[in-house]
Amino acid sequence: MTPTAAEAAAFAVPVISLRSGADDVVLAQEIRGACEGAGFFYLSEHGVSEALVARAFEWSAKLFDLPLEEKSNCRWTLNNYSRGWTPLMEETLDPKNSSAADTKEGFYIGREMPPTRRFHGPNQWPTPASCPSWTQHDCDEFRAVMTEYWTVCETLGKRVVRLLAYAVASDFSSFDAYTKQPMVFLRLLHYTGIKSEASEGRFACGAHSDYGLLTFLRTDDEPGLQILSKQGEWCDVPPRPGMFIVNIGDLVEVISQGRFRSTTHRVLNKTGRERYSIPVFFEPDADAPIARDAQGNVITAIQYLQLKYEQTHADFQAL
Ligand SMILES: O=C(O)CCC(=O)C(=O)O
Ligand SMILES: [Fe+2]
Repeated sequence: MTPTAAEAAAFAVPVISLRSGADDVVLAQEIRGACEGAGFFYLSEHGVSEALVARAFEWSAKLFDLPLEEKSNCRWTLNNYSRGWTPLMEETLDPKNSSAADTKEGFYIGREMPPTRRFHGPNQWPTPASCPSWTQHDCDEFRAVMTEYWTVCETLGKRVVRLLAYAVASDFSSFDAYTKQPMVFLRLLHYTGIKSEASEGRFACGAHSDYGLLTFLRTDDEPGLQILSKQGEWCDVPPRPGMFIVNIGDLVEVISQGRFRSTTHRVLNKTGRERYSIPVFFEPDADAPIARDAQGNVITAIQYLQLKYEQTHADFQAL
């Protein structure tokens, strides 16, 4: 069904500016409008330096350029915290509708911490021993850039999550109890030049919704991201210079009792060119109760994440 002009306008992806001096209540209302519509918005004047974003993309490309054997030495299955390299076509985000796995490889970076439990532990940083093509200086640079990028995104996430809390519950602190030590995952992504064919179930990244609270995405200049409208139309979300593309995850749909949408999205390669993107997934604390199963048992954020990884990652080892 073709959407009416009003429906299309309601589903447009708005720009929200974290301009200095803006009233937080006004910003939260803008976010509420976006979440009731597309579930996606562009974020401008976010305070993250473009020079840092550029360096993160530069080092991401260098990482994926490493020989296969060296990337394999950083494979995420070598630890229990989901840190490190996920090989090409290891993930299938839309198993029901895909005939092949997603045409991308990735590298997960999370909070740097002692090993305590699933998803919680040290990162798997490349070293000259695991990646002999890199000098110690290269390894130090990669780690420094990614650590800084992760840190500024966590800070940005904490700010936006409070605005989102107001948008959902008219109380800036209503998510505080869920976000004391949020599970924040930065993921470097490299899409191959293999063209997608949606009618044949071949995707760069299959249709899915994100799992947690908020995703902060930067991409290179290649298009490809699409979101599914309420009328079932796929709408392009092109990159806009200097802005994050932000969307809400499943947890927010649950908390808002369906008022806010964790919008389905996918990536199609229509150009035959490679593409790089960096999503940062701002998930709540591991033990945040996020839903109930059919028997009424509480499902925690870490259980939900684990379930989703089991369904989509071929290499994920369920414990
Ligand atoms: O690469 C993109 O543009 C989007 C990736 C994405 O949706 C995801 O990794 O969850
Ligand atoms: Fe996503």
